[in-house]
Amino acid sequence: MTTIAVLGAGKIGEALLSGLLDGGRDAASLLFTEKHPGRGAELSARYGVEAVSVPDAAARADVLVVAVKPQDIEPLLADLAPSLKPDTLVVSLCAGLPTSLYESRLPAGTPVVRVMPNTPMLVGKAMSAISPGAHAAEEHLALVEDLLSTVGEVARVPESQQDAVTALSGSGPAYFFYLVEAMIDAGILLGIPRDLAGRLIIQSAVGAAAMLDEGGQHPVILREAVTSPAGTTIMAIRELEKHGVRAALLAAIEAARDRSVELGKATEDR
Ligand SMILES: NC(=O)C1=CN([C@@H]2O[C@H](COP(=O)(O)OP(=O)(O)OC[C@H]3O[C@@H](n4cnc5c(N)ncnc54)[C@H](O)[C@@H]3O)[C@@H](O)[C@H]2O)C=CC1
Ligand SMILES: O=C(O)[C@@H]1CCC=N1
Repeated sequence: MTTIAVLGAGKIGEALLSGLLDGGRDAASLLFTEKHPGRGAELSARYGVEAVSVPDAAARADVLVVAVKPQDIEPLLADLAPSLKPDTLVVSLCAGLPTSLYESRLPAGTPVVRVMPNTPMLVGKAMSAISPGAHAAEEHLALVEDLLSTVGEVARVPESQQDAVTALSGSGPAYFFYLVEAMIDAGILLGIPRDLAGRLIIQSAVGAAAMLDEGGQHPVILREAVTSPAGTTIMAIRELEKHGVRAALLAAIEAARDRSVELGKATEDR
């Protein structure tokens, strides 16, 4: 079985390890590296996956999945480059970082695949978008697709769209959590106990998500079906429009896209 090492086991690195194990992968085929020893010991105990050094991971794994913050990439690549075996596939989960950055720091010809996943990976419902670097072939894309399809859905996109994808689905879960949080607060405002408000809103979110996912109907049709003439929903929609919620979402997602571009540029400037 292919050995996979996750370099940097923070939130998304852990989500990947946990998702792969839940998807049936053997713990012996996984490795991870973690800068903080306490965190490494905690994860090894929780998942039964071995924590190793970056050079050990490079020596033993067929696929290296980079999951450090973009700001931490340079020391990691400097540590990795001397011990990387030819043909080891490098998979980047980092926002903003182009495949060309890896190609310029790692041995010539290293295949790199850029991925933007999201945290629902923890429950097997990730949305991941993948793009090949200059030396990644169909076999590399197929391998990454196979790996990530055990933890959710996978789409192939041109690398030029990865910053936009990062703003949409990479950060996307946070927007929904924010909305749920605000709606629970509205319940508190209306005098509903917090526990009950949470149940009402979370189950509404789960139900709405299932209708979007399974029904095949456009969100506009689904919203119209809830919106009765002179009823309650249209009163709420009027307030959402008045407060510019749609425009706020467009501006927010554009700002996230711009930040992803900026994170990539910061590495080019070094
Ligand atoms: N959190 C999210 O929802 C998503 C994050 N990403 C990307 O994943 C990457 C990681 O993000 P998070 O997991 O949120 O960050 P995090 O800060 O939770 O995890 C990063 C981990 O890498 C470790 N680390 C840093 N340098 C290291 C090194 N040289 N060797 C070994 N371990 C090292 C840190 O100790 C930390 O545990 C980022 O590049 C981010 O853009 C992508 C999609 C979604
Ligand atoms: O906020 C971030 O930068 C990362 C990338 C996508 C989701 N979280």
